[in-house]
Amino acid sequence: MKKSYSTLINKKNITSIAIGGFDGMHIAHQQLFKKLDQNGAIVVIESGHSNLTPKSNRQEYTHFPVYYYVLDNIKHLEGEEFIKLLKEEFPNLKKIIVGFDFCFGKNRKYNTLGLKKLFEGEVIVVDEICDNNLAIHSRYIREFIRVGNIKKANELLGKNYKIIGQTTKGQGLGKKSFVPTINLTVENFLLPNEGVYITKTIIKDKSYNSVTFLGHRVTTDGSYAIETHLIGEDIINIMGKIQIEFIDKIRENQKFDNFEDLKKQIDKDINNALKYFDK
Ligand SMILES: Cc1cc2nc3c(=O)[nH]c(=O)nc-3n(C[C@H](O)[C@H](O)[C@H](O)COP(=O)(O)O)c2cc1C
Ligand SMILES: Nc1ncnc2c1ncn2[C@@H]1O[C@H](COP(=O)(O)OP(=O)(O)OP(=O)(O)O)[C@@H](O)[C@H]1O
Repeated sequence: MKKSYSTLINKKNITSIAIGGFDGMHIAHQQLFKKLDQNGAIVVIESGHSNLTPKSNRQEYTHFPVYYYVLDNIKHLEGEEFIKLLKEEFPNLKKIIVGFDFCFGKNRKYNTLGLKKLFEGEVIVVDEICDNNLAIHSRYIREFIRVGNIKKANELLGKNYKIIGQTTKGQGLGKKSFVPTINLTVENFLLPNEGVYITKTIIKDKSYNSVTFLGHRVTTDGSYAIETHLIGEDIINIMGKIQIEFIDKIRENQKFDNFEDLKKQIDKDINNALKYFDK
């Protein structure tokens, strides 16, 4: 994981910034970052609703330092006050980069024209960026993830969608009746819908081919679980934080009449994932 530079870099050195929510750090966001100069920085206005790259998870996807500002603390500001704040924070600021729909200040009443009027330096406004006629926005990516269209979400993200979770104790059934799995609890990240996914599981910087089940274990105890099986690995006692990168959805969650049928299906899921990884 890339280190956070924001605490190491003196804000006085920053000469350009890109401003926005930047949840997901998707391919349109990356186009904005390309317009930063080498002393650029990313100013994240954190609304509290980010769930693709929640909290401080954005730094991993850029080499520019990321600075976070809580929306609730600044949304009352008039336009002039917002610009004053930016100039206080970044005294050598010369260039601001925003997208076509950027709004700021009290009641979101200032737009890109207002920004150009109020800021004395250069303002670059990027036109709406699309992918095959589909505008790229965090809200659309969330929708694709919600319905399990991981491939499309990944295309717009420009990378595999990833969640981070904490290992937890399972029912103790997997290893005995099905396959061994690592059970996870995940907070703050948007979860793909119920079903079985081809995934990569990252443990202590090592990436493993895996299949991941998310959903109510309707065949066993009925409770909601996030479980990942590392294909061809026999790793025991994994504890702590792990990451799951989603690649594609294999199938929906299903209720089986007996454990044997579920085991057969899980073996098929693993074979399907192997076909993908062997490609
Ligand atoms: C690849 C895979 C697919 C699964 N598919 C289903 C399913 O379709 N329906 C279901 O009820 N449980 C499914 N499960 C969850 C199993 O029921 C679960 O692994 C089992 O209950 C063991 O749980 P434990 O790890 O908490 O012991 C799946 C698990 C894996 C690893
Ligand atoms: N498709 C796009 N084309 C050009 N600029 C964009 C695009 N998406 C976002 N931006 C710009 O990137 C910055 C961050 O925007 P924001 O966080 O609102 O992203 P978003 O993907 O539009 O999110 P949401 O869907 O939640 O509105 C803003 O300056 C915004 O105008």
